[in-house]
Amino acid sequence: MLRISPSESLPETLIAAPGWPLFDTQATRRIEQDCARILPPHTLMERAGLATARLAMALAPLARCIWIACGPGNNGGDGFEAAAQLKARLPHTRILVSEVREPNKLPADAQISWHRARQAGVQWVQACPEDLGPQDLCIDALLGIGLKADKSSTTDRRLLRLLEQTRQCLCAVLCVDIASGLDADTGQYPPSLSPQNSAPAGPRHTLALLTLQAGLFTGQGRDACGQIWWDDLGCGLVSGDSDTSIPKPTAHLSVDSRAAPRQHASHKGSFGDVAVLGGEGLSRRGLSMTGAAWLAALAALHAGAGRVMLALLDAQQSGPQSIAPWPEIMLRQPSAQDWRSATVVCGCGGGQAVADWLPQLLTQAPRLVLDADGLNAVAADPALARELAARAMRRQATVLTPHPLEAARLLQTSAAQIQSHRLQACLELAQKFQCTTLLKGSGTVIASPSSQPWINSSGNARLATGGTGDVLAGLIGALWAQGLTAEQASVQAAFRHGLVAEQWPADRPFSASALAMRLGH
Ligand SMILES: NC(=O)C1=CN([C@@H]2O[C@H](COP(=O)(O)OP(=O)(O)OC[C@H]3O[C@@H](n4cnc5c(N)ncnc54)[C@H](OP(=O)(O)O)[C@@H]3O)[C@@H](O)[C@H]2O)[C@@H](O)CC1
Ligand SMILES: [K+]
Repeated sequence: MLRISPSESLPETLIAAPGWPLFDTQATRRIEQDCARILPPHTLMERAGLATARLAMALAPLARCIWIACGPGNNGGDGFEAAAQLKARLPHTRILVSEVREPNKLPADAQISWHRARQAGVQWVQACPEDLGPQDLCIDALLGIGLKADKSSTTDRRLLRLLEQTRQCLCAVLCVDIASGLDADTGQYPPSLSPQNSAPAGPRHTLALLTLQAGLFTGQGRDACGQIWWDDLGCGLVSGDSDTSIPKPTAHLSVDSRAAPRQHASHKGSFGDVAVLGGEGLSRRGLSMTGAAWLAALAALHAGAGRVMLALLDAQQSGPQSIAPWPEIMLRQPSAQDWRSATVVCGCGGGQAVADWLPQLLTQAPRLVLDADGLNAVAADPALARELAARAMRRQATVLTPHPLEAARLLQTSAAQIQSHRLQACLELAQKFQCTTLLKGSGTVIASPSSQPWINSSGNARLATGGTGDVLAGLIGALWAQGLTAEQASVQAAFRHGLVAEQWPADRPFSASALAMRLGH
């Protein structure tokens, strides 16, 4: 989902990086100032405009018309600069610009680029041209990282109208730096700048400049920004981990990491035991959720765990069903399972019944993935919450896998509040319970108390179907049991889970159990 701008080659250092560094706007501003100090005046905007123009030509090689909506700040300046560059390179293409602010009120750099566009012969128009066709291109240079969410209620009517027009274009849209109106740190739109239609009309691309930001990849960011491209503007910025002159990234974007090849001299004990507890049965409340626990077990099996045990939370149901539909999965009564010796996945379809088992599991399990109703039980019972937080002091590791509503229950807030700053919410949960936490949703976030968070870069809307979360919990358990750390297992599981969904054959129906069985491919 992330590509390097056509003007750039992949910096060597990036290949060695553990993931793509993501910076917040404050750090980006600092980096921008540092780069601007050593470059001739106006160079960064010139490079930003050139990178935008190059990508525009690559995205719409047959365009007869390119319309550029330019905002009141330097994002608009990038748009004017791109217009000038495009006009010089494409003399037979109509290059049209709409602006929202008089030139003498623009920032200094943007004023220079405004004059360049004028001198280049770019045409000024009031609004999106009506004849913009599917082969043409719209460039959104209205708002960049200078967005102030608290100013949104007073946003200029003209800016709002142009913003809406960029969103309704049927042709491809190239957003400069970030989709206008999106908060680069949180991946959320302030309510008054939120799109009226949830799905954009045409294909969307975003060219991130200088740095990549978390907001492009989580929350509303993925839908808003579409295909993300990146250009470092020749500043060679890759990672702030080792270079102390570069601010630290706020997070990393996960990349594919291949599983280590298995040694020939290995046996089932080499790949760990996963024990799943969940699946309240029909007999308790007339609502069977045994499928969820089966899905977690199935995922653990296909993801390579050495042995998989499944303890269903309904003795009456699991009694007669002593042979599993998958003979490799060993059925257990919860009371017969030794919870001290396995990587435990607990909560999938756990209903109300799981709460009775949590005191024992929280005390005994050396590695515990806590999902779904296991999380709800902890949120509802302060004694269980204390027990969960105490595990870290006993050197027992835990992975929490909440979706936004479960996260909200754990933090006693609303799902909207969680979504308003997903990175922060995930970090808060990791700190509060001293656990690795994986916050599900578009742009899954993974945070641990002692390291920087990750944002998962894989996945698509196929995963928005029942049971895929149970598969993810089982997959984390399997990777953890095979020797990864809790954080590595969570990051890699989220990536693999999403990748399988991305690569799903178009002609094959998708379901959670089919997903689980494809994990080993
Ligand atoms: N960083 C880099 O390395 C480089 C950055 N570059 C580019 O600069 C961009 C950042 O430029 P920036 O700082 O001028 O901010 P930008 O996004 O244009 O917005 C500020 C304007 O928007 C307005 N405004 C704000 N909120 C609003 C709201 N809610 N509703 C309505 N209006 C609102 C605000 O209004 P004001 O406060 O002036 O009243 C101001 O006029 C960056 O994204 C990249 O494209 C490249 O050229 C070179 C390298
Ligand atoms: K923009």
